[in-house]
Amino acid sequence: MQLGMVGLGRMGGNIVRRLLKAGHHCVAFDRDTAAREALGAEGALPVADLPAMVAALEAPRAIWIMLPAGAATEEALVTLAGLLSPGDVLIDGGNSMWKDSVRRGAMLRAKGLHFLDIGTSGGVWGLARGYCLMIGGEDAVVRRLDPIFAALVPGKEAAPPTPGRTGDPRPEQGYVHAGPNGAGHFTKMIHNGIEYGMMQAFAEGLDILHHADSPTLPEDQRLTLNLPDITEAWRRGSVVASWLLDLTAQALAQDPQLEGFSGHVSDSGEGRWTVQAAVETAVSAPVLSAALYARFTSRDEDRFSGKVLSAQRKGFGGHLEPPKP
Ligand SMILES: O=C(CO)[C@H](O)[C@H](O)COP(=O)(O)O
Repeated sequence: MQLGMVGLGRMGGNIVRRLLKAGHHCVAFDRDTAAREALGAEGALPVADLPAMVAALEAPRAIWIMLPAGAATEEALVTLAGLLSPGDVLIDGGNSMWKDSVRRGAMLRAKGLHFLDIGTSGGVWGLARGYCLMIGGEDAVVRRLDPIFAALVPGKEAAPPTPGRTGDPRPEQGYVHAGPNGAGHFTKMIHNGIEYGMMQAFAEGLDILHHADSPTLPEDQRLTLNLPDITEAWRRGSVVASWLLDLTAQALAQDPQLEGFSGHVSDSGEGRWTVQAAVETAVSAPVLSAALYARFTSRDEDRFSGKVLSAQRKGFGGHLEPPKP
């Protein structure tokens, strides 16, 4: 199939690479000439602007926007909406606020265009491991683009089968049609809220292990523990084994004191929106809320737990913390 990709950063570039590997034809645009030329050398068709992308694709077109949530995504979407023809599909694969996706779906529908909001998880590892996709939009459009999604997801072999499971086979490949517009990004928002809570749990536990030799403790109760070895052992057969733990163990193996991290942890919005959603539905979410607030607190403290969180964010998303003010 043909797909246009707008935004060739850490996620967009690798999505194009994975599609090319599966034999799809990709038209690639980024404001950075070097980024689009690099993809051109790997088999995509690089274009210099959005009108050129629209001209290079056959109708009905499908264009995937993979840009930071907010103004950049809005601008690309509005520009493309003015260039596309009825029946074409716009996809937002970024971490947009789900209410924006509800609004954008209605705005595009009024022009005869289709919209899919796709929460995309896999970060910098997606090229090799595949991407978990959480899709919002019309069923017929989701099914039309199935060859694209099937090429991007990790596939059935990525996890053992769930005993007793029946129904839609797509989730077993790593993608779910979650509902109408908004449902994809809502689902990804909650995925990220859970991610905050899991990260924080590891960070706090490791911080306690890190301080088990504290001089404030009675001498015979001080323990000097080897965190790289402990996390490595936990990866095998333990209840907390997970990809987040794999990444944590990897970071600790490379830098046992996590000296490369300040302890200041950033956030890009989804944790805040998760807490807002909990408030709007009167659902008690103390762990996810505390995990968000812990990130705010981290900006005034240099704790080991903050360094663990930063190491995890760098591990899955390639995120680098800004220098401390
Ligand atoms: O979606 C992601 C992982 O699933 C991104 O890496 C996201 O940036 C993580 O959120 P935050 O930047 O707030 O830590």
